[in-house]
Amino acid sequence: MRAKEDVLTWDQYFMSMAHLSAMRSKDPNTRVGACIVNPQKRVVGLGYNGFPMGCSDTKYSWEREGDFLETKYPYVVHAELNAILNSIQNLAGCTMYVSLFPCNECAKAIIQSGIKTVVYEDDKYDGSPENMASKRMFLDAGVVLIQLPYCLKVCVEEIEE
Ligand SMILES: Nc1nc(=O)n([C@H]2C[C@H](O)[C@@H](COP(=O)(O)O)O2)cc1CO
Ligand SMILES: [Zn+2]
Repeated sequence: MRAKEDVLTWDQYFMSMAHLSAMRSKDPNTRVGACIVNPQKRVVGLGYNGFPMGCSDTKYSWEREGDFLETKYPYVVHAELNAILNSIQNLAGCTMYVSLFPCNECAKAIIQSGIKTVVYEDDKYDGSPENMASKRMFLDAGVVLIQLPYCLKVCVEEIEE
């Protein structure tokens, strides 16, 4: 019997793990997942956007507008940073799969951790100052950026419905 050929590619496999992680996020507006893979194709970190340990959703709001201190923005830990902080090894030469293009703060952490490739899907904040700063730093640091088609996101959204 011949081996099955229509299996997930490595990119689809790891981006699916990023999407699975995103499904843990409680952010009602934007749920992001990240999956870090080492050069041996082993998963070494997963993360999604959420509040820090001890900062519960009952005390912190997911609001996007209004008094800054009452919005989610000063408190939420981005998926990429959580994946780095959750990782189990030195990340030099690793690849990060992330469902949304990283902001400038995460770009700094990604570069400093030694991650060499960022594979992303959505880029809905393309052109914003944070997004432009990220791309500038990634370019200067020699981090390779690869955008995948959106088909996986559609699949996950269908599963959730
Ligand atoms: N790359 C990213 N990773 C993330 O984890 N986030 C998080 C931070 C917030 O919880 C949410 C963005 O909220 P909003 O502004 O789209 O309502 O996604 C945001 C970005 C965008 O740069
Ligand atoms: Zn970020």
